[in-house]
Amino acid sequence: MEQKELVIVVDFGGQYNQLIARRVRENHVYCEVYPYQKAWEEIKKKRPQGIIFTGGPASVYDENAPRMEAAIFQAGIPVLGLCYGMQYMAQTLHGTVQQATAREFGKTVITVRNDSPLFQGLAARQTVWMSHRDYVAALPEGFESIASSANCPVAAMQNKEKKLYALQFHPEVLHSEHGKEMLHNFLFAVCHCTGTWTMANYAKTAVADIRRTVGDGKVVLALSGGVDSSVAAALISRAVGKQLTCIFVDHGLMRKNEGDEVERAFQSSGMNFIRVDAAARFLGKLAHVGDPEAKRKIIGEEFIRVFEEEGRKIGAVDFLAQGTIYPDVIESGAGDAAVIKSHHNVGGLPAVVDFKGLIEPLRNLFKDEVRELGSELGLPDYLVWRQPFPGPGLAIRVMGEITAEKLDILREADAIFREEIVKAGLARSINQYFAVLTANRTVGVMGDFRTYDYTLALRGVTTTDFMTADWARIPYDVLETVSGRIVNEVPHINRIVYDITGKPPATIEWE
Ligand SMILES: Nc1ncnc2c1ncn2[C@@H]1O[C@H](COP(=O)(O)OP(=O)(O)OP(=O)(O)O)[C@@H](O)[C@H]1O
Ligand SMILES: O=c1[nH]c(=O)c2[nH+]cn([C@@H]3O[C@H](COP(=O)(O)O)[C@@H](O)[C@H]3O)c2[nH]1
Ligand SMILES: NC(=O)CC[C@H](N)C(=O)O
Ligand SMILES: [Mg+2]
Repeated sequence: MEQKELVIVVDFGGQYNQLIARRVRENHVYCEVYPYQKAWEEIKKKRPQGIIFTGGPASVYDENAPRMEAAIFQAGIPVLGLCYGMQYMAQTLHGTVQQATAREFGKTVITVRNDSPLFQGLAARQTVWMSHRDYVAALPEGFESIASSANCPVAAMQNKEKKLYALQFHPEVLHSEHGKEMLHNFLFAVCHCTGTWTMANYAKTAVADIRRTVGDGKVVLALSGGVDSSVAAALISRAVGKQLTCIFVDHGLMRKNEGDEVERAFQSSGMNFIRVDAAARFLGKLAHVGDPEAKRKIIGEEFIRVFEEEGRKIGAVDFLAQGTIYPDVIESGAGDAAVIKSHHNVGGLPAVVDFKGLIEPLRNLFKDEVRELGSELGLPDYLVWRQPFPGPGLAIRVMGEITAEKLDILREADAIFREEIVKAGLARSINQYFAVLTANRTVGVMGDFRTYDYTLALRGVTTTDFMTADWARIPYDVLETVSGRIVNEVPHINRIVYDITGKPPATIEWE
């Protein structure tokens, strides 16, 4: 198998770490992010072409500041330190880091020395994004300053001979005018990458990896009919053919008609496909449970139990495959990141699982990359561009306790909303849209009678990677049609609101 070009991002807890990975991949260089505690192991094993240290909230002189093996600076691999990463490099190599009297935050003008490989071809004066209080007061031996700002004499430094570079600012943020070019320069002029990472190569490598792992064993794939697991199905089936069985769990939390649609689409696909009707057991386990994290964990566990049972029926199944992608992993609290919500397939997984191994070929990809891979594998557009639907389904769109009646109300209202968005020609420009049944009831008047019924919320967002999102500007007349139809056609809804928060500070789903 060909050795792929790799850059490893060492995560010191900064806010923009995933963005760094994306920027590297945009240059067709494959990139993985590891928490600083695990990074050295990976670096020794994989010998990447380059290493990038992220920023982070700590100060290098804090007692518990994140640190890693100093040998990293002797490994002969180029390193680019960003913000905390620069300060960490400076301190470890015996320079001095100090706290300034004031923070330097926001857009800042710097002057760069463009005889440095990092700044080659760039304007001498430019704007960058700063976010720090500590600064490098004395350079480590062998280093020179290659940029400065009014308040920061060492806004960037290099030791050309040792291929060590560092920036006090954040090139990964778009507010840094030439940040992208600096990362490009690091990858190509310093690390000598060639930028050969493409989805076609990714598919080839992944297929070979899966074949090697599975051997002549059997795999069950958790298939939802969504983008991620459909792409995973195509990939795994290309690798091991009929050794794969796809299992679709109808947990009674799907949208209107969705179960039958998924069955129809996959029954004729030529793959082994099983639909399990598990509505009663899921709803039983979820009865009287109102807490969002509790609901997610129950669903995560129940999914696995169903896969285990089906695996036993097939016999001798070694592997469970899932369409897990990068954001699922990150939001479930990988490394030192905070748990935002336990995605059922990662943070919601039970501790003991009756399979020899887990296969997650998309675990390191962002959503838009998964779509590109889907097209590469020849999946039809309607599948590749489907809006995501979370594994816990309507369970996290009925706020609080779930009942069969509330699910029915939501299913009908959601179907109308989606139908009208499609009719208005907005389906492709709004990346995810759905209805939420709130736990709120309010007073209304209908046909001269008082009503006391549920408030429905509509949500629509635009985003590419689902890590951040903006609320969609749906035209008022479309919202009016939707609102009119829902209150008229769906009993027990007498008020409709539209969610106008982005992510952050909100998340896309309400629970
Ligand atoms: N109803 C289901 N039956 C079987 N597996 C499921 C089901 N729902 C989710 N999964 C598993 O959990 C994984 C994560 O779900 P998620 O919704 O993020 O992905 P997806 O459904 O494949 O894609 P999409 O993001 O388009 O909805 C899926 O890839 C799949 O492996
Ligand atoms: O498979 C999933 N299992 C989950 O538990 C889960 N929670 C959220 N989502 C989907 O992930 C994206 C980001 O959602 P949030 O902004 O709500 O975290 C959005 O696309 C959400 O629909 C999930 N998908
Ligand atoms: N954004 C950062 O990495 C900040 C690093 C360090 N905590 C400082 O304030 O200087
Ligand atoms: Mg889904």
